[in-house]
Amino acid sequence: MSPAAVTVRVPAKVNVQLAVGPARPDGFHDLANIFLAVGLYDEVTATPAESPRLTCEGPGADQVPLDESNLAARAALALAARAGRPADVHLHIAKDIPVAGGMAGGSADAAGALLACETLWRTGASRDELLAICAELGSDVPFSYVGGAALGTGRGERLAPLAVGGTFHWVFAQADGGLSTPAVYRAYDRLAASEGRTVPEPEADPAVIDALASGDAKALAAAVHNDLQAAALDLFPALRRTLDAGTEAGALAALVSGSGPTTAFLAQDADSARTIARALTPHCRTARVTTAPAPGAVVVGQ
Ligand SMILES: C[C@@](CO)(OP(=O)(O)O)[C@H](O)COP(=O)(O)OP(=O)(O)OC[C@H]1O[C@@H](n2ccc(N)nc2=O)[C@H](O)[C@@H]1O
Ligand SMILES: Nc1ncnc2c1ncn2[C@@H]1O[C@H](COP(=O)(O)OP(=O)(O)O)[C@@H](O)[C@H]1O
Repeated sequence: MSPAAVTVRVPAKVNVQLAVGPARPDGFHDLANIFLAVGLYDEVTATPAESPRLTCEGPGADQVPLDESNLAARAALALAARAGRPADVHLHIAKDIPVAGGMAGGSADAAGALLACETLWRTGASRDELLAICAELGSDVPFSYVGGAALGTGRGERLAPLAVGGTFHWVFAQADGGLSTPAVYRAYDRLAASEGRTVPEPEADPAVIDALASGDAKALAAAVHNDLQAAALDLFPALRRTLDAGTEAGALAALVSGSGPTTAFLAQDADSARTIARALTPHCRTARVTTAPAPGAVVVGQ
């Protein structure tokens, strides 16, 4: 018998390396994208319904589209189309991942909806088939599904899992406002052109991979790098002050999370993370303390 409802929990991510190549003819950029899943989560609940329905609650829910442009709705439609069945499901998203914050909240909801609908409908799709649907929905969606840590190549959707040898302590400062991912990539291209720079092909940094594997926060802090950071700061200059406040409070590393405007601070331990969060509070909407790695999409109730 099918369950009456399925709830899936899905993590946010931070990019501990984001190396961005030149713009491709299709408008995307090749990446060496080292993802790390972190312990901030959205939950997606799928319940059988007469017709497709979508609701959303939580911080920033008013900025989440509730039509077919929502990535969770698109995930349910894609799975239903593949299985030749109606997408007769009510999806409810309980958001805790900052919206438009560079932490892949929409991608998390897509991965969560896919696993929740598959658990409800039992279409028989394999994990590889589900990951292929993820990749069609967005570059970051496959990683939201698998979690942990991984190197994403291509536009970020081709994943190779990475070992993580310990717990990393993070603080995430949510900015007032969001940044559009395509706008940040366009700013990246514009900055490179205006500086007359030739953008090299992206390459994964062995120092980042080794630091993850050894669980060494200081080594990770020395190696983290985000090529989109200058573009995000260009569009959102106030982030510089937030980054400085975290560094002054003892962060081992301070960086923009993905395309921003959330800023990410790597701490030595849980105590230091709490101190950094307190110091960041006047400079952001909320400062959240958490750890990594986090698991990918998991069923937490049915
Ligand atoms: C920058 C990153 C870093 O992980 O995430 P965020 O920080 O925004 O969450 C990702 O590359 C965002 O991935 P995602 O948000 O899934 O992007 P998609 O929906 O696939 O693409 C949205 C748009 O971003 C740009 N894009 C995305 C990925 C990529 N490799 N090159 C790009 O140029 C394109 O303009 C594309 O039209
Ligand atoms: N389920 C969803 N949750 C959040 N945003 C969504 C969702 N579906 C579509 N979007 C759209 O995707 C945009 C990017 O949001 P999000 O994925 O949270 O941020 P980012 O791409 O910076 O990680 C939002 O502005 C919103 O319009």
